[in-house]
Amino acid sequence: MSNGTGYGGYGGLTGESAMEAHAVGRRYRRGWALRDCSFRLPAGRICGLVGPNGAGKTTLMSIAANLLEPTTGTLRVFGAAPQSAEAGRRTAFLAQEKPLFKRFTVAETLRLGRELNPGWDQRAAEDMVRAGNVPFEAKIGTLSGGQRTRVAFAVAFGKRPDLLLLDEPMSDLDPLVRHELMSTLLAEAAERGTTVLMSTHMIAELENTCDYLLVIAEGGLRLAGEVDELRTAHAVLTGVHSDGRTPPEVAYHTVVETRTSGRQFTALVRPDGPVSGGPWQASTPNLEELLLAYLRSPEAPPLISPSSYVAPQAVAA
Ligand SMILES: Nc1ncnc2c1ncn2[C@@H]1O[C@H](COP(=O)(O)OP(=O)(O)OP(=O)(O)O)[C@@H](O)[C@H]1O
Repeated sequence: MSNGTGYGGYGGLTGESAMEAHAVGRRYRRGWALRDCSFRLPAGRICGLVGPNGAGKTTLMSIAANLLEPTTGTLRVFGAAPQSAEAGRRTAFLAQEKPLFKRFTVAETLRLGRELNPGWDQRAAEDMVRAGNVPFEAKIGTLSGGQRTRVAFAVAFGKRPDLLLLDEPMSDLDPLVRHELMSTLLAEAAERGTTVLMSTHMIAELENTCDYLLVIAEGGLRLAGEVDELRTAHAVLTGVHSDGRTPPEVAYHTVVETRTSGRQFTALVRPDGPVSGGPWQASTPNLEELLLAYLRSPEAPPLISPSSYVAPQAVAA
């Protein structure tokens, strides 16, 4: 199979890789948190990272942010090892726990950001704080959870990263602020070509924000690729059928999930031939249908699309 990724040439035929993982695994005392993950994330994408609790999302992002070392395999950020100065300069990580000093004021927090980051953009950081009416002289410890999140966003933005890793950063924001911060994030990312990898459980929100998708479950990669590429690789088949078994014309395809509600039978499949005609109505799943089907069926065969595929033998040094 051709991988179509131009592997080996960051900036090759299909563009630069923001992230490449080769057989990346991480084991804790209790067992594997991440297992044999191989994929590439092309630069400039807004990528949703989806998976159930404990799937390995934070573990993957922590490896990319150089907070954890993989037990197996290698991961590269723009072709560089996460522990390199270059990868550190180009990456910002916003974790669930916002690591801000409680006794610092907002202004002092931004000053620290400026001192630590050579490419710091004070104006971008200040604008983000101002948009939320957060006082610059307030101590971090006196801010609400949402205000603290905004300051953490400001620090991440001020760094002007090429890769922004967001680990469910918005879970403590009210819906309006969430919407506003997401719009700012997308506008900035589009303007600057920033790659964003964002873990979230808010599946409905992904439809309007992400153009790329990584799905992990039980430490393994289940889906990877462009959202449109993944959607059009699947079909939802619906029809009247009630004997509880999967009909042979459906089982002919790669079946991800089947559901029966009364006499209504629905299957999400990866077509291995034509799906139109016959008794089944076929449609392309929306992102939410696709994600829910994979999350409910961890035993379904994974799909790593060509844009995300890395050859197994191409293990980086
Ligand atoms: N420091 C640790 N020591 C031991 N096990 C850990 C540690 N950190 C994570 N794990 C385990 O690794 C697995 C993956 O955890 P991880 O935090 O990466 O999942 P996640 O997908 O981010 O989950 P969530 O959606 O709940 O945030 C889980 O089973 C978790 O219990």
